[in-house]
This record gives sequence, structure tokens and C-alpha cells, in this order.
Amino acid sequence: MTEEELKARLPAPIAARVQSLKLAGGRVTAILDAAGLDPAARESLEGATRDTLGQAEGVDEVRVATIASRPERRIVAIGSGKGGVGKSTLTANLAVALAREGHKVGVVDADIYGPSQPRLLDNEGERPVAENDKLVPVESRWGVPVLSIGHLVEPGRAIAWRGPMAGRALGQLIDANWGDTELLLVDLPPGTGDVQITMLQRFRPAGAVIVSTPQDLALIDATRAMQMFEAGQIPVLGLVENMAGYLCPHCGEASDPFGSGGAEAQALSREIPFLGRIPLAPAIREASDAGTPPAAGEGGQGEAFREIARRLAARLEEGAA
Ligand SMILES: Nc1ncnc2c1ncn2[C@@H]1O[C@H](COP(=O)(O)OP(=O)(O)OP(=O)(O)O)[C@@H](O)[C@H]1O
Repeated sequence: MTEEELKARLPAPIAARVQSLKLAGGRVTAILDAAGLDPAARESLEGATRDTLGQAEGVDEVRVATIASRPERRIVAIGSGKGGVGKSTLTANLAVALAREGHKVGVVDADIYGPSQPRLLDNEGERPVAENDKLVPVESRWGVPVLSIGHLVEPGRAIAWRGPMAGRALGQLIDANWGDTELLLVDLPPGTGDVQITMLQRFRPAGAVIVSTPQDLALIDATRAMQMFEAGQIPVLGLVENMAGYLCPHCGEASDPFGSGGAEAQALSREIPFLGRIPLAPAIREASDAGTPPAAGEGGQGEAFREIARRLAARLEEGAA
């Protein structure tokens, strides 16, 4: 049995944590990264590794050591069941709002097929440097460091990566030199595919926020996203309704082109906190395209984002994640 074959016997979530695995004279020595795990989870990780490897042919003794190479840093994933519902816009604005309140927050743009954080946070065209094999996040003028595949590839170039490559790329963004950042908001790609599952298994976010529009279809998709997190035992910290109610830029009148209240009702029925709603407002799109997140300003739309950020911070503080 080779070291590679031994590693292949481990379930994917354990294999993803293997830092090194050596076999010599019937003795296996495995070093695992236990970052983010509490003592009980660490113990069960060690036990499961010992059991699996101990059953392999030619193995007489298994030694398992765990290390926590990454500092304690909470990851909150921002997900949605489908594209275009405003997940990236919400991520950028939550980060800016939290930074304004004094939190040390960074953004990982894991939407590797359509990265938009460099534009939203206005550091497009900049390149992260690498120090000791780790990327150093790119600063933005909003006090929020960012790492995005958009910083690594030419703007507008199509990214047609297969799952494993995408997973590795995501790993480099999260496992970067985040310094004193305490909270990482991760803008996930829409849907429930490979990248999302890798993210859950390997990086164990402390919690997830789901974004949906009020439409029925989006809500069905949002439910799927919630189920994915729940299946991975990642607490869903709350649901945000975006593009709720259209605010006419001319007369200020509010209307509900996609219905209203659906996301809140859905959150209630699943016993998930409803974190708030953001209106559909052309000014939000314009400000976002210009790299000036509304949450950085004083307007009403900025306040809507800030309110959601405060509720999220409260959820994190009360130990929901
Ligand atoms: N509340 C809003 N009012 C008006 N426009 C909005 C609002 N929220 C987002 N948008 C616009 O909708 C478009 C899609 O938003 P965004 O890129 O944030 O969505 P997404 O869910 O991250 O999409 P993708 O799946 O492509 O990553 C953008 O042009 C954005 O500016």
C-alpha cells in the first residue's frame, strides 16, 4: 500500500485536512489541519483517521497529530440558489458596513466563474503579491481587503475550470495571508455545485447567509441552498430578501414587481432569522458599478445594508456561529 493509496481511503472531508502522511515500516504518521474545530470535533477527526488507516493492509501502527495552522477566523458564506439575485452586491455592502462598525472583515470572491468583487469594492486591475507561498489580500479604499480570482486573471477572460481546479483556486484565496482579519465573508458562486461543497467540507464556514429575491422560483432555489448548508451542518444565520419592492427614482413611489414578503415567510416557516430586505433601486446598481458601495454612504439604501449587517453581527455575537 502506498501513501497515496492510504490517503485515498480517507473520506473527502478528512483527506482535505491531511497536511502530510508518511508510511514507514508498517507505521503511518498523519498530520492533520484541525483549524476551526472544537476539541470534540478534533478528537473525532483523529479517531476516524486512526480507524480508517488502521484497517489498511500492511499497517501495524497509526500515529495521528493535529495542528491548527490557521488562526481562529470566522468564515461566513454568502450563498444563493441562483444567479443574479444580488449576492455579490450584498457581500460587498455587508463587508463595508461591518468595517464601518469596527469589525476586521475581509472578502473572498469565491464566485470564480463570474468574479465581481474587484469592481464592487473598486480595486479592479490590482494584483495580489505572494509572500511565503501565500497570497496577500488586496486592500480597498473601504477598509476591506479582498481576494478574488478577478485579481489573478485578465478582466473579462472566461474561466472554464473544472471542479478540482476551481476548488484549489478557492483554497488559495481563503488560505491566504489574512493577517488580523477576524471575519471573512465569502461570496459563493450561485447554486449548489462542486465549489460550494468543497468550501463547506474543507473550510467549515461558521455560518451562512442566504440571499433571495421575492420571486417564487428564486425562493425554491434559496431553499435548496439552505438545505445544502444544513446538510453540511453549517448554521444558516439568516435570509436576506433583495430587490424587494421597486423604488421609482422619479416619483419615489414603491411597487412590488416580484411580489413581497415571500422570503420573510419562507424564513419564518423554516425557523431561520429574517435579516432584512433591500429594495430594487437603480441607484444601487449604479453605485455598485461605479465601485462605491451604498453602505459606505449615508443614504437610505446604505442604511438598509447597514441594518442587515448589524443583525448579522448580533447573530455572530450571540454565538449562533
Ligand atoms: N437591490 C438592487 N437594486 C438594483 N439593482 C441591484 C440590486 N441588487 C443587485 N443589483 C444589480 O443586479 C445585478 C446582479 O447583482 P449581483 O452581481 O450582486 O448578483 P449575484 O447574485 O452575485 O449574481 P451572480 O450570480 O452573477 O454572481 C448587478 O448589476 C447589481 O448591480
